[in-house]
Amino acid sequence: MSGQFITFEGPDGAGKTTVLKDMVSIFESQLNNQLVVTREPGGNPISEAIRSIILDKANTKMDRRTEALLYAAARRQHLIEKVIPALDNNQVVFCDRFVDSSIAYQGAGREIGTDAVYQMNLFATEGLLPDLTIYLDVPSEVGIKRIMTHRTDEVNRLDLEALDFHKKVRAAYLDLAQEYPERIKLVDASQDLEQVEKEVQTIITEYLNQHR
Ligand SMILES: Nc1ncnc2c1ncn2[C@@H]1O[C@H](COP(=O)(O)OP(=O)(O)OP(=O)(O)O)[C@@H](O)[C@H]1O
Ligand SMILES: Cc1cn([C@H]2C[C@H](O)[C@@H](COP(=O)(O)O)O2)c(=O)[nH]c1=O
Repeated sequence: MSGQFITFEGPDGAGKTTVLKDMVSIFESQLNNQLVVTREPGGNPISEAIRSIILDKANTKMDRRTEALLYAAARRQHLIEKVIPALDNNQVVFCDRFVDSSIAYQGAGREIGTDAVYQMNLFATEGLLPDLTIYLDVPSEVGIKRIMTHRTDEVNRLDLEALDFHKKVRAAYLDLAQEYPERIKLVDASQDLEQVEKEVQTIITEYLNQHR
């Protein structure tokens, strides 16, 4: 695989979707149409169908391990159909969330255990990890407030979890960022959007200059 796999992570409301959209505008011309933009769960019809089931607010009975398995199933299909072919084709992949989300949300938030969730995901990923992860860090109160006050699109089943759940998710992300400082670059997403995007752009530019 000769391409570069760059993921965007963060608690709900950190600003991933907003920042990712603006990074696409900046990098797509520089990369001469070699940029593939995608998201998890989703990115292809099968994985988008799984996404609808997982995030449906009506599915209050979903067991936490069922949830973890569905994320991993969507991930597997997305890798096979979209991410790996793009990387094999020397393209750059920008992906909204990947396995770190499962470790933080299912491992810590749902209390399945971060190692258990990582091990379960190895079956889906065969060990593939991103080359670079932008982690947008935001206090849980700020993220939730942004979602509830500003967002015009759907508020999903996980957005509706209690503050304590979101705090566990954030704590797990901070642990991951500390454990893998080479791969995971933390950006303080409670700053102005302009400053957040300036820092993200610098990190991606430096990475691509070194690896492309
Ligand atoms: N740095 C920022 N300062 C203030 N508001 C922001 C900032 N970044 C994003 N927002 C706003 O917060 C809201 C949530 O942003 P966005 O949808 O990008 O978050 P997200 O991390 O993708 O959330 P989710 O993971 O739940 O989809 C949007 O209305 C967006 O305009
Ligand atoms: C990949 C993945 C995602 N989640 C959660 C995180 C969010 O609450 C939703 C996805 O919505 P977004 O608007 O696209 O951020 O799903 C998760 O719990 N586990 C995962 O592996």
